[in-house]
Amino acid sequence: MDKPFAAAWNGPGAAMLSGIAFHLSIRSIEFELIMFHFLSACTAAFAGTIYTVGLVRALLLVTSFNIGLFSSIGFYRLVFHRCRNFPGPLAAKLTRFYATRLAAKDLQYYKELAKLHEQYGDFVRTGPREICILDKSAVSLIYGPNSKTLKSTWYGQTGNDPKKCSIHMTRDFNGHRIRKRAWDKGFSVKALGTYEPRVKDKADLFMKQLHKNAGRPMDVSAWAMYFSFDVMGEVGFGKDFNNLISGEEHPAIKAVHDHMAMLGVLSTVPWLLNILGSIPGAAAGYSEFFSFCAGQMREKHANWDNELYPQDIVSWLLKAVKEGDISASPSATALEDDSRVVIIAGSETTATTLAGILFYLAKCPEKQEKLQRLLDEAMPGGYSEWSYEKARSVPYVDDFINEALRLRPALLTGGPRETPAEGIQIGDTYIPGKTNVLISTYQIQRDPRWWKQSLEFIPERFGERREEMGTADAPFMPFSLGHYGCPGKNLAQMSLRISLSAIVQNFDVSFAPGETGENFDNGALDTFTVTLPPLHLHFHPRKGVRGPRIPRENSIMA
Ligand code: HEM
Repeated sequence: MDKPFAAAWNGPGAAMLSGIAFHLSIRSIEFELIMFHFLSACTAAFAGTIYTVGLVRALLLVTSFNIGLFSSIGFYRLVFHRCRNFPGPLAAKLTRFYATRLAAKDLQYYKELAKLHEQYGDFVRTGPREICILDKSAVSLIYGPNSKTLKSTWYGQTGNDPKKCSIHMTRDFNGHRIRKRAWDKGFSVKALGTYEPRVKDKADLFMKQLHKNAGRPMDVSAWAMYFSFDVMGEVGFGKDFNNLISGEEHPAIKAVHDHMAMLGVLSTVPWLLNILGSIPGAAAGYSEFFSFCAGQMREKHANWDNELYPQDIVSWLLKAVKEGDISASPSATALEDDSRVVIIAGSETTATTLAGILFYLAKCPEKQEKLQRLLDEAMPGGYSEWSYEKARSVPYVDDFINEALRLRPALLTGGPRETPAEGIQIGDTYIPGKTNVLISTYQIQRDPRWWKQSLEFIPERFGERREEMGTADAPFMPFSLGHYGCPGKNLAQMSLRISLSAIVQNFDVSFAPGETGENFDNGALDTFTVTLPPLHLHFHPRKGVRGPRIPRENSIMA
């Protein structure tokens, strides 16, 4: 070897080859799991190299290593990767940061996904090992009760230790299945029976505020949030969060909302979110919310009487802990993480759906009149005759809710899942093993191939026109399905039935002057959960309807 070549070989050339060798050695492992350790080791190694050979040479070596590493990754992803034959943008095949860019563009990643499907078809490679699918038969294969898929790396964003994360972020199949039992007890028919009168109290308080502000524009995106956050305070923790009385967002949840956009964008690269969460101060907006939830849980733990029948969801989780049940959250950290899920999963989703329902009441007055007529028939004496059984006996209430959930699902994409090692076959398409797959709920529930008059609000497709509209065979998954489906579905439906029936019995709902609903309809942001633009509506008390009887302690007149 002549001297200059040897020097290059010993320095940058060797570093470049090390980069390639490193990539080949980690190819078969889930590298996200050790990304934090890797980056820490890199930083330490870089500092050590500067100390040994000086800054300039250290930079040269690091650059060479990275050129080797990233060329090898890029070449592999394009030419040899198991997903190489799926169509998609070149940049998406190379890096997840392409999805980050799309998510950050207008914070409407669901619309970007729709454009990708339009351009590339029903199977699009949206990341190096992610396929986004728009195919009816994929729904049960990916999300159904017999699906062999698991929660993907997306759920590693708060860490990968199943003993320290919430049920929602638990990727281990068995660990998740066992923990779910404690949650399911909190949503049993008997437990729901104890929640129902308290949800009704919150609905009454909501009606009182609507009466008080009758004829004035009310931003229902905000008020739906106050209602559902208060409901979750009550049935989640047995506590009054007082949003409906104050007419203001609770400071703890406001901090979360202020940072939702960042979370929505960064969750496209879960390991990055995980690392940011580990850096002190990087998740400052969340720390207030985290300590609020931890405080609620500690307070509950301290005051909770385990002799009594549990009156709220968190009590059911605590009961499992106190009894040392196998389904209990495995650590204090996991329990606190679970309390955050109660608030975010429980209130954001229900609020988004309720605001969507109110939007359709204003947009489709004839549907609103039909709902009022049917409820009036069930309760001729008006709202003073209201009971949950009577409201439930009007199937159109559920049809209305379902149609709103179809057109405006509260979670715009189904959670990403990982295919089993043997892969899955979807029609003619084979998806290789260890591939992340997901379906855009928003898009599949609006697809004209399966939904007739797909963009029109027709609640009857879930009722009397079910057969004619082919609803039974159409893909519908607002609560997801199977093992990882929403355990709070029945509670959410109860809150929505109670609030919707109460509102239309008491009020005629219309757009406030100057409000067209267009911004609300087109402007939903994909920010982890959905962030809604304001929607200003008018609530006109219906003639001859007596206002709700409000318990004194809840009276906003007090
Ligand atoms: C209209 C209201 C709601 C909708 C549309 C909804 C939808 C969903 C969806 C789609 C998932 C699956 C997420 C994923 O795959 O990552 C989910 C999970 C979950 N939901 Fe809901 N949800 C609603 C209300 C609620 C309520 C009221 C609660 C009560 C606390 C709740 C608790 C949960 C929990 C704990 C999970 C995680 C389940 C798991 O990972 O096993 N949800 N929800």
